[in-house]
Amino acid sequence: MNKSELRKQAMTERRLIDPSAIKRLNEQLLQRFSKLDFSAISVLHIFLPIAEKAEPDTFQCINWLKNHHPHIKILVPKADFRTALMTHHEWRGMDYLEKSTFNILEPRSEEVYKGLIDLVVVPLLAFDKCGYRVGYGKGFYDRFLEGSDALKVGLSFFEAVDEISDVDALDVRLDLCITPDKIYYFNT
Ligand SMILES: Nc1nc2c(c(=O)[nH]1)N(C=O)[C@@H](CNc1ccc(C(=O)N[C@@H](CCC(=O)O)C(=O)O)cc1)CN2
Ligand SMILES: Nc1ncnc2c1ncn2[C@@H]1O[C@H](COP(=O)(O)OP(=O)(O)OP(=O)(O)O)[C@@H](O)[C@H]1O
Repeated sequence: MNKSELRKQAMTERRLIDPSAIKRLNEQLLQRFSKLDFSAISVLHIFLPIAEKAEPDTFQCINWLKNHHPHIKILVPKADFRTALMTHHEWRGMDYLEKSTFNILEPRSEEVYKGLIDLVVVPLLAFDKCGYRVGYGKGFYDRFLEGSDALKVGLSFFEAVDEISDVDALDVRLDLCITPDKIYYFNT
């Protein structure tokens, strides 16, 4: 299937999961996330979930990290829809968030982080067995991750599809992807 078909399919499938199932899937994702090796990670970037789109609950990952790896600096993105670029800001807690375009929660902070990032938790609608992903189609993460050495970790309620038929040279592959049932490791 191509990106556009996969986007549509994933959005429909997500809408159909009932809330109690979502809760369980999120618990499974956190359980797997917490098994990653964070010993070499100093700076971790993570998206904030768009509740209306039933994205994986990354707040639970942030809380877990704050409790178990308090030295890790956590960054969250702010998206500029005019440029399709993101800026990155240190996580300062729930009180420092506001709802922006398309119900995306974003930090209020104006202070932009420009240093190195060791690990990026990447949002997606679908991914394939090679680690290519499909997002909402604006290319935010492809631009952000172009040339980055960070470990790229996808989070998905669904398993990999066989192939994204219209992958292009600008698409950035994941290094691994966590689903409720397993972790996929890609040879990147
Ligand atoms: N939680 C989260 N934050 C993220 C992303 C993401 O996938 N998840 N993004 C990942 O890149 C960027 C935002 N990308 C987005 C792009 C479109 C829409 C959206 O709601 N679009 C509308 C209308 C589309 C249109 O009219 O063209 C929609 O789909 O209804 C949302 C986020 C940056 N932040
Ligand atoms: N590094 C880049 N520089 C310039 N344009 C890019 C880059 N990466 C992607 N694009 C463009 O962005 C558009 C959207 O790309 P694509 O459909 O792969 O988005 P996506 O991965 O679904 O979205 P997102 O990354 O926001 O989750 C395409 O027109 C693509 O050519």
